[in-house]
Amino acid sequence: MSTQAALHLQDVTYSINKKRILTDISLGFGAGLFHGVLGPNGAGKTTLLKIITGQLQAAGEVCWQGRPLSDYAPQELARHVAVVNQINDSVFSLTAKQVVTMGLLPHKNLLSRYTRDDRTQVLKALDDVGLADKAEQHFSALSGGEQQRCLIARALVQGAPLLVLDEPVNHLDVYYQHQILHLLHSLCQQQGKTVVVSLHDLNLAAAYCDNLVLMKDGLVAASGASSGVLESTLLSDIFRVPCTVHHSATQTARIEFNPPFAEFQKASTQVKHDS
Ligand SMILES: Nc1ncnc2c1ncn2[C@@H]1O[C@H](COP(=O)(O)OP(=O)(O)OP(=O)(O)O)[C@@H](O)[C@H]1O
Repeated sequence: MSTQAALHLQDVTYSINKKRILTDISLGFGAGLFHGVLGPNGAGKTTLLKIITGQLQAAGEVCWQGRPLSDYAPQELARHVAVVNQINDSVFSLTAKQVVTMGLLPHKNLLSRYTRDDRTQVLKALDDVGLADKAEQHFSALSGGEQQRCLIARALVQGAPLLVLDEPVNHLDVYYQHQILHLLHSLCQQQGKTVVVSLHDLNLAAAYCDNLVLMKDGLVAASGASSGVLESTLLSDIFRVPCTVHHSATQTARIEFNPPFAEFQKASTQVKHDS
């Protein structure tokens, strides 16, 4: 674990109704790096992201820039940490531009007015996520992918040094998957932001993430530089699908899955016989 980490977890354990969800997680997330959190369904990725953003309180310690997260007042925390949760059912009766403007709230007080600079920032963020032409459209009238990009734009204008996004590209078409991950990666490189995302697409993780955390059953199975974590035997074991990782000196790793179709066939035949 890096002692230089901007975000630091020590022995983090989390249970719900006596059911253990995360066990003894100790991790460091360095500044200026793009971190991916990977793992099968139910591994604990969302729970981990909610803990590192202060949405859930766990046993153990979570420190951001050397201070426990619990020491930050809510508005102060919002200036430090921007969160994009998985899309939920909340329907905003606001336009895309108004939703993005909400990202400026942590920097305002009751008497603050929005400046020309604020408006420029909001329009730039909408443009950055490809929504410049939808600025006046109601959030509820945006497609799922557009809503997701709108919430990412809101996180961008928040200007926080730590951005945490739960499955930020799962509603996006291929173009925007790459556009958003490229944008987040450049925020790390050019502005020194710490970005943490959960992802299901291992090839996207290989292409964009500097570091990876691989989770299973509430435990960290591996963490570190992406090239080290993306290893055939480990991934085959964790995801229960045989795979081959092709490493190359000049290109990012490419993961090829070889699903055990015969096994799936046997299982579905078994279901038919049993019913
Ligand atoms: N409120 C809750 N009550 C009971 N169990 C919960 C609750 N929230 C999460 N869990 C359980 O905790 C485990 C981890 O859930 P979590 O959402 O963190 O997984 P995940 O890795 O994000 O999964 P996915 O890839 O499916 O989004 C799961 O087994 C889930 O059922």
